[in-house]
Amino acid sequence: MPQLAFDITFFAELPKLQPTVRKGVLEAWEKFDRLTLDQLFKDPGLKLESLTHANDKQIRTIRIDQFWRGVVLAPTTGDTFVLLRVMAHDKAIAWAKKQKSSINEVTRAVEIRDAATLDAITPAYEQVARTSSKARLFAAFSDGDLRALGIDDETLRQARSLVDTEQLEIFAPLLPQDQREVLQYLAAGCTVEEVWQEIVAPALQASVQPVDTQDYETAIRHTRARIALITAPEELRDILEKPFAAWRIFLHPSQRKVAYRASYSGPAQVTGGPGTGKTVVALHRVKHLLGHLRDGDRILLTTYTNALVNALRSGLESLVEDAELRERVDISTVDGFASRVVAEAPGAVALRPLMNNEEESRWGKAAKATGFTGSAQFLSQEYRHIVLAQDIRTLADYEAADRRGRGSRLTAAERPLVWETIERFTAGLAADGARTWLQTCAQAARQLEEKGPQYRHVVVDEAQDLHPAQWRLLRAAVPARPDDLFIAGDPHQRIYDSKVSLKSLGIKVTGRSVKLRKNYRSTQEILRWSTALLIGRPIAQLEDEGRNDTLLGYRSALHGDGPALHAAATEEAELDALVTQVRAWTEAGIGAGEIGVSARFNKTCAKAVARLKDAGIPAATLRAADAAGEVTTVRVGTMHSFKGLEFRCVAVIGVTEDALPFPKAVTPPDVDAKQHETDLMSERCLLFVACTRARDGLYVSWSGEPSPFLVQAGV
Ligand SMILES: Nc1ncnc2c1ncn2[C@@H]1O[C@H](COP(=O)(O)OP(=O)(O)OP(=O)(O)O)[C@@H](O)[C@H]1O
Repeated sequence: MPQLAFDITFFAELPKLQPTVRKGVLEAWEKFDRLTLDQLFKDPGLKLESLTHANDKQIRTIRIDQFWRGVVLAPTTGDTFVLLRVMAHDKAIAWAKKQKSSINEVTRAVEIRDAATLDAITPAYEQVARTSSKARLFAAFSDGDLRALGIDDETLRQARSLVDTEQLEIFAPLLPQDQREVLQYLAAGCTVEEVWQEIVAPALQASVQPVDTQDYETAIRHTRARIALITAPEELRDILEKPFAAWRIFLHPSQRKVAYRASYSGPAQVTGGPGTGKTVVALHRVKHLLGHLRDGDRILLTTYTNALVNALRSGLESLVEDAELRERVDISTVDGFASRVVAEAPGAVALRPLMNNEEESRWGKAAKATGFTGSAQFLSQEYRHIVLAQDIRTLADYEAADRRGRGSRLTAAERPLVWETIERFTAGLAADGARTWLQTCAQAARQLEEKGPQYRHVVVDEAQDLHPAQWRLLRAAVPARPDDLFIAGDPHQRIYDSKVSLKSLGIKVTGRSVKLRKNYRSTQEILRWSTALLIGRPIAQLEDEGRNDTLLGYRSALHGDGPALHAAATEEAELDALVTQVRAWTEAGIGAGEIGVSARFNKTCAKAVARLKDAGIPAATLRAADAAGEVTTVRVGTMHSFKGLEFRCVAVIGVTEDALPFPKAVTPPDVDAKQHETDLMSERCLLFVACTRARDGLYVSWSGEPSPFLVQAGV
């Protein structure tokens, strides 16, 4: 029976295709499903045509509608076809003629390359390389090493003609996919062993040697990272209606390896820069764990903010169809989980969570009562980073506490007074029926430590910002057994001041840690620009704070425009410019619901919402839009609330010198020098997080003087 499979490049372009064209794709698929091979080739409506002067007679086109054509890999043997791209008629024919298919002898996957363009440009690069004073880009790697990684003779010749990464970027979109990836990783500084481990090995399956490079039927089925076989029309309809849901079907080998590994002997970790699919992997891991759950066992899927909880919930709904199975997963913020545990305790008294702005005055009052002359900020941080972090409950424990992480000196003689002040603060809270979120987490952790765990597995997303009290809670929520904790996070996106490492918490992930490097969200141009905000800044690992993480090899295969920057004279003019930008996006066909606007402060967000609405553009704050289930308005939110989200286009506004870093969010060096550095870094990461939410379009604006972070990044 013939079958039409789909290549990932088709999915990447799907959001840009009109509904009528998508319908045409569905109809074409149905024909492949219905007709015999002979009928397919003769069908006058489908026009499964070969092309004259084609580089590969296996590449053909089909008719989608009057103006659109699909480019199809139509192997001469077997009856599985692959839809590679859908393009306007002339473009499709021109593109199709240049492509050539092959089967990678190492990864056994089908690859497509733009053979015509590669043939045309390579001699010129060879010529330049011969006279260049630069060493060849891949001089450090032998032909044997490159071949072992799946580089074939043609690609080898092309790779040998390159002298720098800029040239590789020009070649990259033309190269066969697996080979392109190998070369990009090597060029980024990865070793042959690393590339083998991360790209080649996960793609391999136990299969017979040697590879039959003519057996496309087998190779297509083997190319699971890029080619999807769809068996039912409902499945395809669902995919066509949810154009951003390719992640449900395709997983990069490195993602699949970590998500579907049968079992981990202990806690496992996945890290990677923004948009590398950590959340996707966490969701697939939940799916895997659900498939092996024993009766009565449950899973906790947890993250940082309510907006992310919503995103996880809808992600899991798309991935796991069986509602009964989904019922076995509790999805909640860590704080929400803590509140539930505390509320469920016998005799629990409902306490109200303390507002952020209340805390400072309460510390002030406690200090006045005890005569402590230090700042409220010092006390609040001491409570958070020492007392709650180390679960200190007595003066004796506090006197013995390790304060090495703090940059403020405190003599032994001063500790009793600080402790007395802290006790005053907590007693005041108790008397008023109030609590802080972290206190709740600490209490919930204690309760679970006594009562015993509630879950068989805990899966954590956005792990980089969790406080030790929250980690203690999660640790206590699940027994220490294989597959207990699965942790996804990115230290480059730490935007709160809980700089802890898993090692210091006794959560050992050594040997069970994988780093993802391929960004699926943003264009390479947006990525390169955003990453410059962090370049040269040491970022402590999630696993071990004594070691730094890097974004080595981090890149995107998507291309587009770089960010648009706008300097305005006044805030009013900046808001006008925002309206112009958002209007330009909507006029270009981008739905209002695909646009996000982010600012450092709530008040700037409120102004942006009002101004957009005045201009007739539907807009709402993130919270209001989420509460109303509204998906057709521009969503406006603080940079903190944008964590983990993504939009097709993002405007980051108010990036001025007094907003980023925001002085009030940065501890003065004389209060605590170490905290000062950590806070500055968090502010820098905050801008990085906001900018990396964008898929296709990023716009950054400020009024007056720009943020020093922009200036330092060379903007
Ligand atoms: N294998 C894949 N194929 C296609 N799309 C993918 C794949 N993996 C991830 N994506 C897409 O990339 C985008 C980013 O994924 P995801 O949100 O999981 O990344 P992340 O690493 O958690 O990002 P961040 O740290 O910035 O929150 C999403 O749109 C997701 O659908």
